[in-house]
Amino acid sequence: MRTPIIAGNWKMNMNPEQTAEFVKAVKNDLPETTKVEAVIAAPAVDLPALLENAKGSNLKVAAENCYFEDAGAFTGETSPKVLKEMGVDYVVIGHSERRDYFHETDEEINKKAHAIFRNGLLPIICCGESLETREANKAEEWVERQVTAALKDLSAAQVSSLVIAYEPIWAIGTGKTASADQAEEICGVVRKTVAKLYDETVAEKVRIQYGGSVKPANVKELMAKENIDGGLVGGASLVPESYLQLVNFNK
Ligand SMILES: O=C[C@H](O)COP(=O)(O)O
Repeated sequence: MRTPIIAGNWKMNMNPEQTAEFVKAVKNDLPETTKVEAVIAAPAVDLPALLENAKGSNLKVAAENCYFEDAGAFTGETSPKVLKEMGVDYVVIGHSERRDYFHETDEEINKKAHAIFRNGLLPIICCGESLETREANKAEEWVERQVTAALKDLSAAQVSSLVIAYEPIWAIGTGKTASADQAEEICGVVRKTVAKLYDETVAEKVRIQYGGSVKPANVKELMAKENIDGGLVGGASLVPESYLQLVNFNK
């Protein structure tokens, strides 16, 4: 049985004071971590406030990015080693915004995945096609290629424990959600890709999120799909009431 995982991805929208207020507002109404994992991915500058206020609660903490080296002369980068020391649980990598605006390559994303595991953290690896790719009927091969590249040289045990987020770029922040069937179809492709690269046992364990305009109104329908084990949520994760409705989708 895969434990559902709903992760808010705040992107560059919150400051430490807002972070503290948010956590205080949600911390007592979060689901048991064995029922649903509730995660917030926050900018590095907000992580201390997030970790401090989440102490003793069921909230898990993710960074929105990290570098693939542990330490050294890499001005402006965030060390995965330090994230682990701080108490972070997950790191989001390969988000389409990072691929598009910061030109992150598949190779760098794979190096980051290795660095995250090396430091005892877990990656949430994002993939997803543009509208152009979808309209050219190439979404499946695009996602298969991204997943294959991101998982290169990871062990079966590592892949069994990580999270893959399928986020069609055309559905991010647009209010245009992929239909539950469209989301399920490509999440199924992600699982098949893992089965092809590893085996069915690994594919059965890997958790796959859908992301792209997920909100309280559509979360149940998405989560009812066989291959969708969670959501990576932007806009709707910024407001405590809506975040709580998302993580408590099965109540
Ligand atoms: O990481 C989250 C996604 O980019 C989705 O963002 P959104 O829920 O605002 O569409």
